[in-house]
Amino acid sequence: MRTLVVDHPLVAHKLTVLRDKNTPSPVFRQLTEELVTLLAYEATREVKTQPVEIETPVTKTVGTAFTKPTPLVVPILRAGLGMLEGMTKLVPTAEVGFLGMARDEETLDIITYAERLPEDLTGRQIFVLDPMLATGGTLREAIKFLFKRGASDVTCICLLAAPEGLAKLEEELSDANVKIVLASIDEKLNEKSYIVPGLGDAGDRLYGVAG
Ligand SMILES: O=P(O)(O)OC[C@H]1O[C@H](OP(=O)(O)OP(=O)(O)O)[C@H](O)[C@@H]1O
Ligand SMILES: O=c1cc[nH]c(=O)[nH]1
Ligand SMILES: [Mg+2]
Repeated sequence: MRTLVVDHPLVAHKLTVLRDKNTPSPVFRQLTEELVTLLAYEATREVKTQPVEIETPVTKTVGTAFTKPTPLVVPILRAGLGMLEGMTKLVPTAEVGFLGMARDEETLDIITYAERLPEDLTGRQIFVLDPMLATGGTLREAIKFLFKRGASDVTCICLLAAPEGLAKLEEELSDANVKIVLASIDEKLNEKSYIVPGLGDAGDRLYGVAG
């Protein structure tokens, strides 16, 4: 497993506004989208390509095209859905699958309540979207799920991670072809396993308080 923190003033500035508890939901959504586009630029650096012949108005030349099958983007509902638009803006030909997962706030167990993914993920490059990597439980379950379907190349784009959650994933996935691309590794988890300083509950800030 590899981890990449995108160190860029645009990312740092947008993240600061996102963290602010006074930032309203519409601005929060917009900034999430913008941040994902910036992170996706780095996260797609190793996307598989092949040479392709094209003709410009002047001459024939060889350019670059994505190999088939195209990348698969998997937002983890709810909060990951707020990242989808920012990702597909950059990779409009990507296919999109969905995983619905929620963390039980008392036990921290992960409940998978929805899944809409291809049965066979062999050979697919997969980009998982989830803004928060706290205990790492959700991403661990998501990656396990994808591996069971044959995936072997997974990049997770997150906004924030806690060192505890990253360490847990690293321990379990040390040899796996998994990359985590982030805007920040924060300080720690608090007693409720929220990221500190963090930005609160990403799903609630994007979509309001879940019932
Ligand atoms: O690393 P973990 O400790 O597993 O926590 C991270 C998870 O918590 C949040 O989702 P949540 O369960 O709040 O669902 P939501 O997106 O519907 O709000 C977040 O979007 C991650 O999926
Ligand atoms: O800080 C956290 C931890 C888990 N989920 C969130 O949305 N925020
Ligand atoms: Mg939530």
